Amino acid sequence: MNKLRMALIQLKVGSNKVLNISNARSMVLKASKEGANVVVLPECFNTPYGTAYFNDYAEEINSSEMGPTTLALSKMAKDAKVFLVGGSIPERAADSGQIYNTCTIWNDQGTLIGKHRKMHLFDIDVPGKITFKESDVLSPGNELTSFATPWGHIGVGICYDVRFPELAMIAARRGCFAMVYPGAFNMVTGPMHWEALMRARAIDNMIFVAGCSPARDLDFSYHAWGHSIVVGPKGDVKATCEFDETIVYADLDLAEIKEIRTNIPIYDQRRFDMYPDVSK
Ligand SMILES: O=C(O)CCC(=O)C(=O)O
Repeated sequence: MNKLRMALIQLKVGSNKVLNISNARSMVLKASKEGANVVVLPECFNTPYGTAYFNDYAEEINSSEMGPTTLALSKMAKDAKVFLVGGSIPERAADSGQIYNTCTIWNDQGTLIGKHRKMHLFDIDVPGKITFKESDVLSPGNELTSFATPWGHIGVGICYDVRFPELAMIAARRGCFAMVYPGAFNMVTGPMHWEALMRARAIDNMIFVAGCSPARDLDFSYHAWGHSIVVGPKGDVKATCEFDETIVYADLDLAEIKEIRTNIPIYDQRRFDMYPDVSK
């Protein structure tokens, strides 16, 4: 169990929710036929990305009212027999009615094994270029997330969460071999930081890191950067793509983690005595 194939579905997402779900299903099944063990969908894969859409597309997840996207994710993981990091969808909390940007994670039996609510909301203002304020409609999650697979544990963050290195560091120190980020960077911060952040988190922690974006669609106001990517524990780009709809495959050999941690042993050289405020 030292090797696995990961597939990132760079899905073209439109305004038709039913179509978004059925396209996701076709591509997950296709990835499974190509031998993928862990499949990842992008951030907000059932809705166009934008605060104006989230309320209309929101669904409940952990309740008897489980919505159609969540039910479909369970079925696609089971039918494809893959571990599925189900991108994210706007989640309406059954108790409070608050909306979260939430990733559900499914095992190959279609059982829900994890749920990550985006912890850091994307509130930025780059004058003249991009202003976005998720907190107008979304609430932040308050939990770190990882899940078990036969290959080991994988940590999960959503998009803007990748800018906060603590998530990946804590996951790695708890033994995760990878961090996976469904994300939808844009045409301003995408070229500036997307690949660099993925590589930074990989190099910091000597783990695999994956970022899965939607495809770019110029019919909508938010233009995703695309460039879904898998980075190895040495910081090397294992696989990536441009901005059209596609599936990115990467074969991960977990022995690479041990190799780089042996060769460049920062992992055991940390001076926690000098920075006690950093989580161990
Ligand atoms: O961090 C960025 O530049 C983009 C983040 C983003 O698009 C998101 O969190 O959805």
